[in-house]
Amino acid sequence: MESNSVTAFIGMYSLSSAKNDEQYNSLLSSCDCLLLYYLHIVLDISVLSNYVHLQKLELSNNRITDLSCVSHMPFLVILDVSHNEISDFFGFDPPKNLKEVNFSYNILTQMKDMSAYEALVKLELDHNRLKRIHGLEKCCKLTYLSVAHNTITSICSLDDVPLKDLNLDNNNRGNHLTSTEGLENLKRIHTLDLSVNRISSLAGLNNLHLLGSINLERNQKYLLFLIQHLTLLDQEKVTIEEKVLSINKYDPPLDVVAARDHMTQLMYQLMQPQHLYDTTLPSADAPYPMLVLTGPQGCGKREMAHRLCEDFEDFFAYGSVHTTREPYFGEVNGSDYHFVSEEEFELLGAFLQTVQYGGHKYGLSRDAIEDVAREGLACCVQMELEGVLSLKKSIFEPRYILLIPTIAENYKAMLRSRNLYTDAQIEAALSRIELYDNFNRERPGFFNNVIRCGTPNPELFRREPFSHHNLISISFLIMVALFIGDKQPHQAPAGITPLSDRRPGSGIKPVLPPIPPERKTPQVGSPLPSLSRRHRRHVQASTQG
Ligand SMILES: Nc1ncnc2c1ncn2[C@@H]1O[C@H](COP(=O)(O)OP(=O)(O)OP(=O)(O)O)[C@@H](O)[C@H]1O
Repeated sequence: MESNSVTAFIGMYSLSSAKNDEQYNSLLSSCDCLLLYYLHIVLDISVLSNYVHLQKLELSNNRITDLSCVSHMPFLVILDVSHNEISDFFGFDPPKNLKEVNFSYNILTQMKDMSAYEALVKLELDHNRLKRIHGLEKCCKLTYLSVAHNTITSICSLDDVPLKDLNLDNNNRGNHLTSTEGLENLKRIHTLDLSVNRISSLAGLNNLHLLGSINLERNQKYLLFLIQHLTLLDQEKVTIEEKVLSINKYDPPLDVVAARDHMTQLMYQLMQPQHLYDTTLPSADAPYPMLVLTGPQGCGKREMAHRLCEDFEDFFAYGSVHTTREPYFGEVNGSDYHFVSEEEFELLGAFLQTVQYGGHKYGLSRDAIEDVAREGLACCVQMELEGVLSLKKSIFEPRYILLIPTIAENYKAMLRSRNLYTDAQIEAALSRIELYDNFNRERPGFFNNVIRCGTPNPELFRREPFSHHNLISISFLIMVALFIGDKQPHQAPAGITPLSDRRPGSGIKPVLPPIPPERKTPQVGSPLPSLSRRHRRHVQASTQG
């Protein structure tokens, strides 16, 4: 069916009033083209189900989430739903003649089998979160496909698709497109955009005889990263700066990661309305007391932090971090983490520090610490090394305790027994033992204390990660670190000043804020009475003084 010239441009017209407006409704139901741009509202477009004659529907720049009304538009040829909030890939029954679809700038994560959409000629999927290209094998008319700015790592079943133009620009965000595997049989391809990826081999592309244009811009940086001893590239001298840039891009040192994170958080803070914080403001004589447990994933620091907050509930409370990962079985929202979506995480803006770990985001907010401080308690958090590095740049001056597994095999067995991690994740966690070890050796004083967790028997460790005995000694170390002050476990070699000593206000004994009278004192028979008493005496002395 060819499009005639009846077009409605609604602009700011509200669709909810269209539901009750008969005149308007009859006009719309007879038109074949509808443009609804830039309403920027959460749009319920179910009313469009009545407009069965539509051939062209443009709904870009709204906040649409549901496209099921398209199922009622059998004549639709062109659909533009770019810049919306759609997560369901082609979430409607296929209009028989649907030729052009633009899904760019949405939140698609997965493609699906597209055999029912045989008429498709052009498909735009830029700026989504797709990881795989698949499901297109029956699209025997598809000549244009654009999947730029996603996180594509694999391309399947394009062999029978008559693509002429394929855009895979910038699939280098988190995941990486490293080869041209899956493109070898695109016999009709004319133009291929592979810029800003990590392509290191073009194997198979030499058989694509119609390929006239290929864009490999900004893959060189990856080549420099892969072959760091290169001195000439494309007949040009490779400079040291280029090499450093390539390393900072593809395998940045942790300091660089932390510096970037800190800079980003500062920028966010400047852009956000300023809060006035009263309880954790830095003060010359008594910085807000805070404890950070760090170490590789699953080393037990989270259990340790929770145990510590339970057993010393008059002194510590756990600072819950925000994360985009799904909760594990039994995890409690608001206690273990604040579990939020990617969008919510972005909307929160400024954190004290953030980290990307295992494909998920984690961020410690100032509010999380303030919530604890307002109760008159010291805040206890746990995090990976990147977080520590970033936090060290903030105005806070926590004490840092490193928990490090000593027997790699046992640690590995323990991670396995959790049934939560893939082999790759376990290997990544294992490789970080060395990272932490090196850090501790090379930067004396970086951690205030180091606790080596033996994990002699993984089964036992799983059941009771911190035995009474362990807890006493660990807690004692922590108390020493927090309240006896800056005694370093290692003496810095001559000429090297521990980093923490250079921080403003360091060298001063931190004290806990006074305990509110309504909070109960530790019960008789609590696991560590002597430590609690010692602690209380210290707090009393310091508050009286
Ligand atoms: N704000 C943060 N900054 C840095 N690292 C963080 C932050 N929050 C959490 N992490 C770390 O990210 C890693 C992954 O967190 P996750 O909660 O998924 O770990 P886990 O599998 O439950 O193991 P663990 O027992 O170490 O918590 C952990 O090592 C955790 O300490």
